[in-house]
Amino acid sequence: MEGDSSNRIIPSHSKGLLQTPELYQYVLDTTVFPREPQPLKELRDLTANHPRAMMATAPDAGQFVALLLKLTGAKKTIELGVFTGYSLLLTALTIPQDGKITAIDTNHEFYEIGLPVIRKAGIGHKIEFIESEALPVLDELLKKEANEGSYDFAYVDADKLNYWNYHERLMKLVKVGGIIAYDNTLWGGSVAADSATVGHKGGAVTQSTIQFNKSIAADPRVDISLAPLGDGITVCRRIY
Ligand SMILES: C[S@@+](CC[C@H](N)C(=O)[O-])C[C@H]1O[C@@H](n2cnc3c(N)ncnc32)[C@H](O)[C@@H]1O
Repeated sequence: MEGDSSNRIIPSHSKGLLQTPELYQYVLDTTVFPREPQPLKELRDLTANHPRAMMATAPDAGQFVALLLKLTGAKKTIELGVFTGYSLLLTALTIPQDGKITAIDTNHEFYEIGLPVIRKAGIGHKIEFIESEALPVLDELLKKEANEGSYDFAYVDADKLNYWNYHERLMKLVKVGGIIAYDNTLWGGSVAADSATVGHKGGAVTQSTIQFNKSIAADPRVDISLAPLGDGITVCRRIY
């Protein structure tokens, strides 16, 4: 991996949460990139020059999600916020052959960028992509009683202002003992930044993420851990 320029740290991966960029690069070089499946690397390279590349799930957070999927033996999953498909592809590569992912995004064009890699990886049959706002799809799913408690795993990476709305619905869709993972819960460190030094401290997403983090911490229905990987990823396990 050394000397491979596509694996050099780029702003889209580093959210500046670790002490130095070199330390983050170290984590990627020693632990993440050497184990990253080839299709994921291909998709990451394909996305690297996209003007919104910073939206992709960071590879270290992605590796953690894949491990969670394996630890829990997840088979039926749901993903809110697909972009070019990094987290979707890693989920599809990880769950069993007969696993299913319902993937929702308002933007089909982003998804189409990654689609050739997804197809080539031979896991397209596991994916149902729905082009829509996520909230109405979740509400629709909840109209069918059979969907309640039927998902093993949910990955949330869509519009941050709706995270709590997603949480309330996913708490019904995910089974007891199932996992909901929320990406970007440290929002570039702005959740704890000094307003004098960080101009966007008062931004709507920062404020909403601060509130979300408080609410999740106070939610007795879940076990939680906020892992400072990528841009911060909060993992919840539904208790009841
Ligand atoms: C941070 S990106 C997702 C990154 C993706 N998980 C990955 O690994 O590349 C957020 C995505 O959410 C989508 N999005 C924004 N608002 C949405 C909404 N209300 N419902 C569904 N998707 C939404 C955007 O189109 C964008 O592709």
